[in-house]
Amino acid sequence: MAELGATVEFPGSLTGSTLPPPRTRIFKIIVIGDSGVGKTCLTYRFCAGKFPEKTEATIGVDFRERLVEIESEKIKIQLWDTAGQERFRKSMVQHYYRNVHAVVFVYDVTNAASFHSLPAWIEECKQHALGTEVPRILVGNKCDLQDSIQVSTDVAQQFADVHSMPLFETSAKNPNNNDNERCGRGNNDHVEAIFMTVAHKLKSQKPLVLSQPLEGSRGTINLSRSMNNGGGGTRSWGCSSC
Ligand SMILES: Nc1nc2c(ncn2[C@@H]2O[C@H](COP(=O)(O)OP(=O)(O)OP(=O)(O)O)[C@@H](O)[C@H]2O)c(=O)[nH]1
Repeated sequence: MAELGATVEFPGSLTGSTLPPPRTRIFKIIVIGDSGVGKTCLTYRFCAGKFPEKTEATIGVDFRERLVEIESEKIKIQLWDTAGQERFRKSMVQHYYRNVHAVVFVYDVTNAASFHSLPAWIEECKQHALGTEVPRILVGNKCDLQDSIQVSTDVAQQFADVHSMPLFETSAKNPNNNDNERCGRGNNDHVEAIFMTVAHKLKSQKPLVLSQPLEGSRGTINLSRSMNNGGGGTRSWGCSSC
């Protein structure tokens, strides 16, 4: 596992006209919630651009990343997909919470128990000293399963308001279902917009310490494209371009 230290390395000489390569800021975003709510699918969807054909319970943590461009700055969004099952979390949990820039809480709109677990996940963040300055968002996933909804938007919104989080309802499976009012309200790719909204929020905050030379990215996307595709959830922090 990569250790996210604050090391900055500039390979090569700094003499003469050799300039260090541009540094890329990294936004570490942890994705937490009960087992089976779709954390792996959401993170895969954002980083690989598709719904995974097959998933297995995450053991410990997986992380996926994607290089994006926001206002001409290349930023690496690193999504930490954490295990929902307690027995797969224990050994890793303290690593999740180190140098976290944002938290995405996920519940399954077809599983009320996963929604009722949210206070426990919030408490876990608190126990790991995650400050209130760390942006948090709430994502209700699987809203393509319209006939099985157990958590209403109203109830979820009340919870989000109490905890000062924006709420997004989406589907990792079918994030661009224009016929489905709950799934992104006609956005072309709601999952994309959710994570880009977080990245925008982070970029607008004070500079982050983590950085590294540009390399090994999974490909660059143009923010204007993604934002033109919709960019809004049911709530946001009021990012002007979202
Ligand atoms: N219909 C539907 N199924 C989904 C969606 N997202 C995930 N699933 C399914 O839900 C199951 C669990 O998804 P995962 O992404 O593995 O869940 P997880 O939260 O990562 O689970 P853990 O790794 O155990 O914590 C899989 O069978 C997925 O195919 C969605 O948006 N819609």
